[in-house]
Amino acid sequence: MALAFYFILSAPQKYGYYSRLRKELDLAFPDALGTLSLEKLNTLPFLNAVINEGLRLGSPFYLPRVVPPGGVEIAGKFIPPDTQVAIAAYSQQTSPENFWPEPLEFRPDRWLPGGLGPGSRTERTALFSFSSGPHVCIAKPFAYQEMRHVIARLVLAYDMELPGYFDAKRYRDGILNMRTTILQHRLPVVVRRRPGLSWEKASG
Ligand code: HEM
Repeated sequence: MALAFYFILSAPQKYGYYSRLRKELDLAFPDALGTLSLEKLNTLPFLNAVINEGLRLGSPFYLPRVVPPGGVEIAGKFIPPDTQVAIAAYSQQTSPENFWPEPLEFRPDRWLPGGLGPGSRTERTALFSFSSGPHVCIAKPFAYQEMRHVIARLVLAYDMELPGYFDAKRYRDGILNMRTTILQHRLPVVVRRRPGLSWEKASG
């Protein structure tokens, strides 16, 4: 979620991702501090596009596996037993064959109908943040609901921006390529209560 906010807030102003997200959420939830229905959150195209795009660029890990006795054939090649193999999720998720154009850039619109325009590619099955097969993340649906809920709640209730001193390149370089996603630096965000909301009612 920190990564989703990093990408939304650090994107060039012209894309206006934060205000687009707020607009979609305002239409769906006129009472910004009221209950957020999970069913409705599920159906919001831009919110879900932002989450998928954040996962695409924000899961740089690899998941090692050991080839069992007898070996296996992978992509036409025999791999002997005891060899460590891994799927490089980040390479797959940033490959121009799977995501085009601007595969390294945060462009949530690629997940919307029509993608990034004629000739654009969004290979949904290449998104590997939760792995797949027998060891797929057991909490994948829960994690999606959690991300939808927290992002929606924060965007509805708060105005946010990155502080002037924030170094976006240093932060991005600190998203490390490890067995799991490790963020080397904290994300500092300037947060203000959104004006015009009944905060007394919310805290009471
Ligand atoms: C965005 C959030 C999350 C991501 C990207 C994620 C990703 C993953 C991945 C890639 C695996 C496979 C690991 C492997 O095969 O070596 C995994 C497994 C697992 N995850 Fe998650 N996860 C997330 C959230 C959660 C949450 C919130 C929970 C628990 C409440 C959870 C519980 C588990 C468990 C128990 C497994 C092991 C499943 C098994 O081996 O059968 N995950 N997760």
